[in-house]
Amino acid sequence: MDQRRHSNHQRRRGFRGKNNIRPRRARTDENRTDASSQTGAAAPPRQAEQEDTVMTGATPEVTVPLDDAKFSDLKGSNLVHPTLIETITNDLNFSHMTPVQAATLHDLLPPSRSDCLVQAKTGTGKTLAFLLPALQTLITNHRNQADRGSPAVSLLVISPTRELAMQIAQEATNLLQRFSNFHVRLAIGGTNKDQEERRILQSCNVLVATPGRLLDHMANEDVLYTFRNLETLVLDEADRLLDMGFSKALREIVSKLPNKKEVNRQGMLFSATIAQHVHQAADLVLSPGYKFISTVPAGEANTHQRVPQLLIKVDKFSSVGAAVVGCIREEAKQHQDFKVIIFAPTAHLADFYGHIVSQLSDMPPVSILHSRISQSKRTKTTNEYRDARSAILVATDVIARGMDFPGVTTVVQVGIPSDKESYIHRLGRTARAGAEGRGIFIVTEAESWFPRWTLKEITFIPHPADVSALAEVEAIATVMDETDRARIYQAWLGYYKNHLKGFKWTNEELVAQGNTFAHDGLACPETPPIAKSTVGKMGLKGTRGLVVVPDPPRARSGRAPRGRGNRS
Ligand SMILES: Nc1ncnc2c1ncn2[C@@H]1O[C@H](COP(=O)(O)OP(=O)(O)OP(=O)(O)O)[C@@H](O)[C@H]1O
Repeated sequence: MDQRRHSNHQRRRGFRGKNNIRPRRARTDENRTDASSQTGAAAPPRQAEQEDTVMTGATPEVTVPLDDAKFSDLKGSNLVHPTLIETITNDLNFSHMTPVQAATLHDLLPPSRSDCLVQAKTGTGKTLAFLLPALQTLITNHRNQADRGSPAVSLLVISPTRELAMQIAQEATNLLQRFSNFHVRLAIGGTNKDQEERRILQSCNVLVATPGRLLDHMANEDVLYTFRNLETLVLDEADRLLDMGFSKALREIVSKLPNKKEVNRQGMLFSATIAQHVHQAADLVLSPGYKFISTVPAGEANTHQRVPQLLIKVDKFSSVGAAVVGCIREEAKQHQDFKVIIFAPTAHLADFYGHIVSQLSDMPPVSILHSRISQSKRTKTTNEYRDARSAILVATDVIARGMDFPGVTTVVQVGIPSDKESYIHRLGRTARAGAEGRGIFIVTEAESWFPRWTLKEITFIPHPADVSALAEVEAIATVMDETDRARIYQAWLGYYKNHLKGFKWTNEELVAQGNTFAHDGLACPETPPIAKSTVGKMGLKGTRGLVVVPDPPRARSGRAPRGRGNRS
């Protein structure tokens, strides 16, 4: 794996525990838990005033100090292999632990190896927080294993997206760079499965996987056998993994793994957001009595207070494109080089805004990323954007979680996100590892209930909309392919149909708004037609204002027409 790309930006800055955490409870000698007394380790220094909360279940239990813990404090402790410490301090150039790293390290490291659910703000080093103890377990136990010859996975990390899986694998590779005998492998969709399988069976100590592809591989008995001694199972972005879409696959994966107790497997769940259902579903991976460690005080908006969040309201959906252009032009006035991520609600809307911005001559390179794009192109786009000095990436939620792009100056969110968690994770693509950044949330008047109610903990800075590019946007839209515009319209309807309750709209109102967007925003001369079966699937059968046409032959034969649906 490419080591260079990862390290360059890390060297630019030292992370010194820039948390904004207020102590929830005064620390006294009675309520202080000294991690080092349990483990024999050199504990992080205790001068810190800021503290973090450790909870079992949902109840605060003890407080631990956060600031000023250094990786070099671990030298001579026998807790972390000296080579791992060398790699972190000399190769990655990290001197201080981030708050979440300091708060979890002793619980997660051997010999404690507690099962933990961990929450910390975006971009605060959760990946290293779980990799370091898990890799230490691998190193400690590898020496004692009798069957070292045949491949045995010690650490399995499951991630919701392929891009994030690749990034985690890269970070694990970086941490193991001074150990020649350990191998990090990937099991992700959209790539050559046979090749992946060969690599896993050849040698694999750390496997980073997405749920679907992992299950595919698990159908092979030989691959299944590599998990016989699985020591650590990590779910990154746990609340996403445990929500409706993935929980069935996860259940199946866990059922195929050896019994947790028999192999003494440690479970870790990490995320910046912990939705309520995670506590219930955590039982799948964590033993009863697991710890819940959070560096986000209860009731605090889980976004970084140092990130200004601007709220731009436009009167109607057809003005949104112009407002996006206005934002980027404003950004260009402020910075010579800038990196913006624009999040759109659906793949087709990302295509639309991406196309608009890419047609303007005063913009830096523009790329688009969503799940309808081939994996090889997605990987290329991610790598190019990571390395770029000045660029615009228009994307859906595929990159909302976990992706670590250095130097993102601004995250623009266009239209309401699917939920509060999505807003937080998207915003977290900027201002990472102590860097500066800002968020811009563009909504229409009709959508203004979302920041007002769903994001009520966040103090937005109202900002005027610059829609001076309306005519330019219209000119670009007018010459777009008619079929593409029809797909965007359909995607718009599909997306907002899921939010009818928030808008208090009827189906008729939804369609009326969608039609106005088609005419004024997409410059469609007529209301675009929608196939009968698609109307049915959208739950819009019989709604006034739609132009319904018979299904094309492929749809009638039972297959969905290309480009339909609402994938992100
Ligand atoms: N101790 C440290 N000192 C300096 N930089 C660090 C440290 N630990 C991690 N980083 C860097 O901070 C950045 C953010 O880390 P990471 O991607 O793990 O954040 P995260 O908390 O997982 O974010 P998200 O919630 O978005 O997934 C990365 O570039 C990482 O290399």
